[in-house]
Amino acid sequence: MVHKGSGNGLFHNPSSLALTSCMDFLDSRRKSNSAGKVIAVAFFIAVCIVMLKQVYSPSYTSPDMFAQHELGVTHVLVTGGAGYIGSHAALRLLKDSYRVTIVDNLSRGNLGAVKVLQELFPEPGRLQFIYADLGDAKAVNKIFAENAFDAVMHFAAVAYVGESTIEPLRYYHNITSNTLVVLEAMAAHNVKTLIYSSTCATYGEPIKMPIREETPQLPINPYGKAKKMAEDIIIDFSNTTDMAVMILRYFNVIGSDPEGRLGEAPRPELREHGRISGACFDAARGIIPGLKVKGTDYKTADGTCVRDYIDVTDLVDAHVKALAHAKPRKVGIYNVGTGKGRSVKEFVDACKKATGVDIKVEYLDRRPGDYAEVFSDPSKIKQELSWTAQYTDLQKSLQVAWKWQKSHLNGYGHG
Ligand SMILES: O=c1ccn([C@@H]2O[C@H](COP(=O)(O)OP(=O)(O)O[C@H]3OC[C@@H](O)[C@H](O)[C@H]3O)[C@@H](O)[C@H]2O)c(=O)[nH]1
Repeated sequence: MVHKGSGNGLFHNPSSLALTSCMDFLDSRRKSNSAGKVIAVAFFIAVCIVMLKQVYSPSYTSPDMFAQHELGVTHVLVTGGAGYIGSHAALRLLKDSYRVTIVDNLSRGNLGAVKVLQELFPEPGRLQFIYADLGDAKAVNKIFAENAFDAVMHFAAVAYVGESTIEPLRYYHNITSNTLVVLEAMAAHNVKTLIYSSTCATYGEPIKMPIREETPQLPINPYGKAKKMAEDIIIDFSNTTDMAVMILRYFNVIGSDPEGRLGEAPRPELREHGRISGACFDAARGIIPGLKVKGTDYKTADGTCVRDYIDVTDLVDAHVKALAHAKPRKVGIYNVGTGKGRSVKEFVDACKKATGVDIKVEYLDRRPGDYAEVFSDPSKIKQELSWTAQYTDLQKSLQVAWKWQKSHLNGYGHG
């Protein structure tokens, strides 16, 4: 089932409203015998036809409403645009004058994030939200048939390493199968530019650090495996077409919009699988008694896992640059990280300083699916896309995110 909305009209279906009012009017006229009213009925039918014509010509088809992007890319489908990274990407695209259609099944994302975007960009046709599940190929095809997308940014995915070890099939369906659906719809509707959200989890646990794009991909958890399979499918398919593909392998994403409009609002019911940033903030807010550090016996300097934390503002900048550099018949693969590894203990210290709360810490056994140390070599993306991370002060990124957390105690309300 597809529900559409643009501007402030979430789920509002104008065509059915117009039809309903026409039918009601005609029904009331039928009950009256006055001949003089025949003219009024004819007039009203004409009005109905005009209304229906309007509602069947949605505003997003107007090509003059937006400044053409210099590369001709104007209308971007953002799958998972109600989620943490997708909503930040949508905001950046809208700020850069792109037209954006968000497709999200709201299983992990938040309608509240879409509402924030709609309030910021209320002009008809700038932003369209479609509630749909990417597993529903019929619905996805309908969306592509009704819109002329220039590019797809495919963010929609479940993304918890721990959960993937418990519910692997959910991950293969949601990540791998749904990517097939997106690719097939792109092929059927001649959409040729894809920016794909991949992950450092596809590398598994390489022996040599930092991780380069040529580092062998040997994922050790279903999340990483599902993303690696999706990458392979995308590459195999793109080799048979003139598609322009960019695969971005994110490291660990943190932070939020510096202007405080968007943030990270994970589902409370998924807290047990939650990422380190969410867990630290929950502990700082007293929602959970303390932070559980999962594993202290790794072969790292302080025994806890090492990760490369990348600010979401930098990450979405990498997407915009990837879109601008995407070329037909080419697959670009890039690590998106800072190049610096930080341990969980270092992360917790930074979070204590950012929040001003002496977060209580409990040390537990390792979490299944975890690897000891990953951090990127981001030199390829610097060289080829002129991108480097700007927000590299971990404490500052966490401070920005904490500010949003404190002012959104219930997230977006999870609706
Ligand atoms: O409550 C927690 C959460 C996490 N951690 C630890 O913190 C480290 C980072 O874990 P996170 O769950 O935040 O992130 P992960 O490294 O597992 O994967 C993350 O980065 C890559 C992305 O593509 C994934 O989507 C994202 O989940 C791990 O060592 C983990 O064990 C804790 O010690 N306690």
